[in-house]
Order: sequence, then structure tokens, then C-alpha cells
Amino acid sequence: MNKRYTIGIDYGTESGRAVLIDLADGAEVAEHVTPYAHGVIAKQLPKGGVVLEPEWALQHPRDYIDVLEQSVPKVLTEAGVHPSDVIGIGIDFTACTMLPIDEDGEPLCFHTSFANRPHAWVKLWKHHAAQDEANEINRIGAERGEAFLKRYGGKYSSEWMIAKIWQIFNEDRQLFDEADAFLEGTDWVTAQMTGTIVRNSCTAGYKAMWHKQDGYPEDTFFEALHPDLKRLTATKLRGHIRAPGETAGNLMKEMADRIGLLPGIAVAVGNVDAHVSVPATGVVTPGKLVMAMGTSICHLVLAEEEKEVEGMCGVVEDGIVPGYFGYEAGQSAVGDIFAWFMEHGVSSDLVNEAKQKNVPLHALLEEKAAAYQPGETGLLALDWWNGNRSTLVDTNLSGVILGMTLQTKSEEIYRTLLEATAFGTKKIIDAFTKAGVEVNELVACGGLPQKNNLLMQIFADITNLEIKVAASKQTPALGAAMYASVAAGKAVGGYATIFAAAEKMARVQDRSYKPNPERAQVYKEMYKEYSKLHDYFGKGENDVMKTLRSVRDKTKGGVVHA
Ligand SMILES: Nc1ncnc2c1ncn2[C@@H]1O[C@H](COP(=O)(O)OP(=O)(O)O)[C@@H](O)[C@H]1O
Ligand SMILES: O=C(CO)[C@@H](O)[C@@H](O)COP(=O)(O)O
Repeated sequence: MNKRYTIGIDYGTESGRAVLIDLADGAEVAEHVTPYAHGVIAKQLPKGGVVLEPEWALQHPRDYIDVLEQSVPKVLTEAGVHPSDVIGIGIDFTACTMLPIDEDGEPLCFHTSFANRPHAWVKLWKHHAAQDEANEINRIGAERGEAFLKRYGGKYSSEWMIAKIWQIFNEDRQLFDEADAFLEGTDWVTAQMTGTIVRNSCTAGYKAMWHKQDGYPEDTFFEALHPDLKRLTATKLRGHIRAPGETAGNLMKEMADRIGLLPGIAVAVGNVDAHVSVPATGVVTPGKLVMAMGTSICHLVLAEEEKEVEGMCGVVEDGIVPGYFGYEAGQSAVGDIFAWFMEHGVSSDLVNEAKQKNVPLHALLEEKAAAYQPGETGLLALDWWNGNRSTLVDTNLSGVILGMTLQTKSEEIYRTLLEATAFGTKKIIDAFTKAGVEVNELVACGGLPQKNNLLMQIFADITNLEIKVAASKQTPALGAAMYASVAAGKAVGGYATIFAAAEKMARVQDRSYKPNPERAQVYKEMYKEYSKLHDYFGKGENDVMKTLRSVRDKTKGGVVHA
């Protein structure tokens, strides 16, 4: 048999990345990145100049199709692989990244009549404007003793599907009524390839309250949110739900022609970037926490039982790999905090020095920050620049840097921000351990482990755990390609199970980051202080962050609103 390949595409926050994978050993034969032409839409709609409120984050569905049309032909040509040797394609996506569609599956934002309506566009995972709805969902869910709350660590997030749908309902009722369905981006793009809408059990479970045995919560729960939402799951959330590894369908001729593949090949059920990365790092058993480290961090771990973990994002049976309960937790901003600091916080001296030396600013700051010992900066920070996803589940919290003096330098703040994100991860590990979900090793993937050694060493020292790093530079795309090989099946040269695919295709690097006992000891002391700050600002003792936010909202545009 000729060599066999699949294509995996990772739809990230700023771009889509396609890889062509050799199924024999998981080698990445070719890769191509298509940046989204519209990026993250946070200020103004692409049409009609409508200005968006704070906390909004949208995307343009056309950008997703551009990735298919540009990156798929590019990887084929670059590799010189004939399309007849490609047996399947699969995608993964950020989540919950959702959109309203019409009866033909067209996004409502493609309709000229809706293009100037913010709620017609794709709401990106980090759209944080549905916190009021999330608070109400949590209040009503708790009052009614809803089972779903336990699976979401006691709090449903404003980033997830039902909060986002309810925001649309509350703020643009006509558009809500017009929508035939609300869909995850991953399911919409997959449907563009197959012609049929199939929902995936991963996002249904982690983001939309669906449970493998019990389905969605009862209609009476949605009725308690609003009487007109009673039939939400049977109407706008209807559709077949299939598990990762199953096929969503076959590639349609029309799309095959546009992207240079053969019609009829298997298209895998859509998946989530973080979850699909787990088998792509070789993790298919409990005890190893996978950290997908990029703009944000998603933390994923497998276990044999369903446990209640404080503030986790969700637990879903078979949600990551079949046969295990998959747990997800996360930090809403990590790389994004460093990006903010690069843009708004670094002294002009250092910016000039980086220019003179012709090195990236990150690299210069990393080098200077590495010269400090733990605690030497005298600083401590809370990593809530984009709210707190786990374990407090509150997007209205914000960042803090404590201990600054007239002597504080940019590189000290940089180091402190790196440390803050590691302390945030430690809180998550503690929550898992406390609930009886074992974590004894860390496996990192995503962009950050390839970009910043200091960050990785700080993570090892603060968590006091060894960190292995995925060998693949495009772990999510590799995972999507692995699931495509399972969807295609053994008969055509794919794999029978994701376990078989992981054994042959996934691996970690030889190098790992090991904790240094002296540094770990200092960080243990600093973590106690982090925890005090964390509880003080995050658990209601001092609500100043929320007060400041409401003052900001009342004084928008220089006008004080009553
Ligand atoms: N040298 C670096 N050190 C730390 N963070 C970095 C560095 N270079 C880029 N970043 C951050 O990495 C993030 C992008 O991560 P990546 O994994 O590539 O993307 P995504 O999260 O969209 O999948 C950005 O937030 C950026 O600020
Ligand atoms: O929340 C999830 C998955 O549940 C992620 O899609 C989201 O954090 C975005 O991840 P990236 O930081 O873009 O890799």
C-alpha cells in the first residue's frame, strides 16, 4: 500500500493551521498557516461601522473557509502528495466559539439585513459579555438543584454556549427568533465540508450542558430562564450528536474541488483544540495533566470516575478519549497577558535595546528576567487580565501587580507575570488533587513551550512537577489528523482506535523541565501569599474589582449614566 496521510486543521484565535500527517509515524510532512483576515473583531463590526461594547470578541466565518481554501492546497503541493493518498480530514477549534445560522446553514452575519447586528456574528470563546446571564444561570441552576452545575465545578461560565445564546435572546430578540440554530464553529466548518450538520459530543458536553446519559437539562430549566426558552434544546440546539473519532460524513464534491482533495474521503466529527491535543501528546491514561499553552491555557486530565472539582470547566464521559471521564479547567489569559505587557508596559529603553540587538522583545525580557531568583523582584501578581476561568469562574475579576517601587524594572514585571500564570495553574492542580483526581505529571503543548524556556522552568518550579513537552509543534492539528485517521478507519489505511493512533503517531520530546528543590521551596512560600491575595479579591472579601468595573461602565464615553 502507498503511504497514507490525513490532514488536520487547528482553528486558533488568530489563524488556522493545517498539517499533512504521515499515518505511519505521525510525521508532519507539510504545514501551512492562514491568518484570519479579520482577526479578532473586538472594536467595530466589519460592516456598517457599528462599535462594539467592552468584553465583546467576534470572528468572521469567511476567515474559516479561507483556511480550507488556502492551507489545504498549500500542504498538498508543498509535500508533493497525491490527493488519492489522503484518506481523511479533521478539524479542531477554539470553544465555545458559536454562531447563529439560517435553515440553509448560512451564518446570519452573511445576510445583508443582519450584517450590522453584532449578535449575528461568531462569538469567540473569549467573548465575555454574557456574565450577567451566566450569573443568573448559576443562581437558577443552584435553586433548582440542577445536576449540570456539579459537572461544571459549581459554576457555568459566561464563555459557554447557553450564556451566549441567552445574551442574544436578551439583547436582540428578533435575531434570536430568526436563527434556525446555534452551532459551534467546529461543527459549522465541518458541515461546510460534508453538507450535513452533526454536533460533536465534546463541545455539547463541555460547553452546552449535554450529558451522555441524561441529554440536555429538562425544558423546565430553560423555561425558568425565560418561558420562551423552554424548547431551546429541541429547536435551536437540535441535531445528531456524535463522539470524537466518528465520521461526520464524507467530503462533498463541491468542497473537494475547491480545496484539492478527492470527494468522498472521511471527514471527522469536529473537536476542540485543547481536548484533541491530549492523545496527540501520547496521553491516553489518567494522572497526566495536559496543558495546552497559548493565548490561554486549557488543562485536561483523564480519570476513571466522575468527581466534583471546584471551579473546573467541565467533566464529560468520553469527552477526550473513549472509556474515561475527561476533565477540563483553564486560565482565560496567559500568552495574552504577556502580549498586553509587550504592547503597553515595557520601558522604551528595552524596546530600543531589542531593536539595536535585533532580537525579539520577548527574548530580551526572558534573558533579563532569567537572571532573577524567585522572590528577588519583590513583586506578586494575580493573573486575571481576562477574568478567572478556573477555579473562581468569574470574568468580572481583573489583574493585580503588588509590590512595585520606583526601582521596579520591566523585566521584573515580566517575570512576575510569568510567575502569576504558573500560580494560577497550581491553584487548578490543587483543586483536582483535593477532589481526588490524580495529577502526578505535566505534559505541555501549544505555542508557549516552544517560545519561552523560562516560563516552562517557572511552571516546573512552582508546581513542583516535571513537565514533558509534546514533540509536535502543531499538537492540536496533529490530534485532529489522528482523529481523521480513526474516522477513515483501518480498512483504508487509518487506525481502528485513537489509542492505536496515539501509540504510532504521538510522542514527547526527550528534554523535560524538572523542578529545582531550592526554587520550589521559595515558591511554596510565595504561593501562600498568592493564595491569600486570590481569596481576598476573588472570593468576595473585597469586591473592588467589580466596583471599578461598574464605575467604568457607568462613565463610558465621559458621560455618567444613572
Ligand atoms: N517568547 C514568548 N514568551 C511568552 N509568550 C509569548 C512569546 N511569544 C509569543 N507569546 C504569546 O503566545 C501566544 C500565542 O500562542 P500560540 O500557542 O502560538 O497561539 P494560540 O493560543 O492562538 O493557539 C500569544 O498570546 C503571545 O503573546
Ligand atoms: O477554551 C478552550 C477550549 O475549551 C480554548 O479553545 C480556548 O481557551 C482558546 O485556546 P487558545 O488559547 O487559542 O489555544
